[in-house]
Amino acid sequence: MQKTIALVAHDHKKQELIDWATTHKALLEPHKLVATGTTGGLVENALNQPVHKFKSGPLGGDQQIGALISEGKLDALVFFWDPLNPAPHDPDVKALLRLCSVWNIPVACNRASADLMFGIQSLEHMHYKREIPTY
Ligand SMILES: O=C(CO)COP(=O)(O)O
Repeated sequence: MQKTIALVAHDHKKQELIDWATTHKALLEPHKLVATGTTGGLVENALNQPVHKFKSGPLGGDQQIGALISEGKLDALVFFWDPLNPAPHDPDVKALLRLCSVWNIPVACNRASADLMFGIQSLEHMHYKREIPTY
């Protein structure tokens, strides 16, 4: 059954999200994809699949995705947020993550969680390298 999945990444995490989405293109293909503006453009190009693009995060895109959640129109969020740099719209980011908790929306904030969420990996079998971020 087709689900609506939101994909969002902060600037230092965009390449990681694109890599993940490209690797799992076949899994994403049956679903409706939505995203914040810049992330959406990149995902659309990488997957050659239409992505509904909301505004860029700092201009309200996170809040638009939050509104989808409160309307019962979002099934999952993959949000590779940047834990090492402050964002000017940090309150919006927090609000989006908060709504995922309020409405019991699955949310993956890193690649390992996204792999678990989409059934790509099981907890039992996963052996991820713990890498030191390079940015
Ligand atoms: O800032 C973001 C999420 O908080 C992402 O926005 P962009 O996809 O427009 O870069």
